[in-house]
Amino acid sequence: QDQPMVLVAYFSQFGNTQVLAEAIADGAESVGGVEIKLLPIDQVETQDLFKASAIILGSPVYNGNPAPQVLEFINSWPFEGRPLKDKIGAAFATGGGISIGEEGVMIDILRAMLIHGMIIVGGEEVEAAFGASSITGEGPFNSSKNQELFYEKARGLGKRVALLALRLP
Ligand SMILES: Cc1cc2nc3c(=O)[nH]c(=O)nc-3n(C[C@H](O)[C@H](O)[C@H](O)COP(=O)(O)O)c2cc1C
Repeated sequence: QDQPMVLVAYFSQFGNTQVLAEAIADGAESVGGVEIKLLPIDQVETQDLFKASAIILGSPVYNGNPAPQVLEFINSWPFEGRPLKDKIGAAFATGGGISIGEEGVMIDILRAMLIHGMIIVGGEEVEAAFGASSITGEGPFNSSKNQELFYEKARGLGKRVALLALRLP
């Protein structure tokens, strides 16, 4: 039997969201027995969505909202017959500043996943309850070496989703 597949999909203009996606994929990979696909949203094919047991989707914050590209991506998902129902869904986000959108963006993504009937989950730790996020431009976080805290939560999210994907019927 095929291994369950976890799709980590992201939009990233400047690379921050991609780095967080890579940490999520690392965490999922650490579980073993799960196939991981890490793709920018413009390279995701409909077959990937059908095949995935879990979809972890990430966006930068753009003026308090998900990037429009990410909303368009979700709007393009197959809906007729709700083929994504009962797949696991999780979210991640990066924002330049503290408390100016990243939590809202994760909730926006999760809300759309619920419309598709997905089973939504957050990260491993309570500090990643809505998903994994990172602050990329403000204060001490304005440097890649100070991002480890965020990467740890991202790995935890990937790991949790992969473990749950293995438990799906
Ligand atoms: C058009 C635009 C709007 C933005 N608006 C916000 C915002 O409202 N809140 C925030 O925290 N960061 C905002 N940012 C910063 C990005 O969310 C942040 O730099 C993010 O990490 C970029 O992700 P990327 O490197 O994957 O492209 C904005 C960036 C752009 C380009």
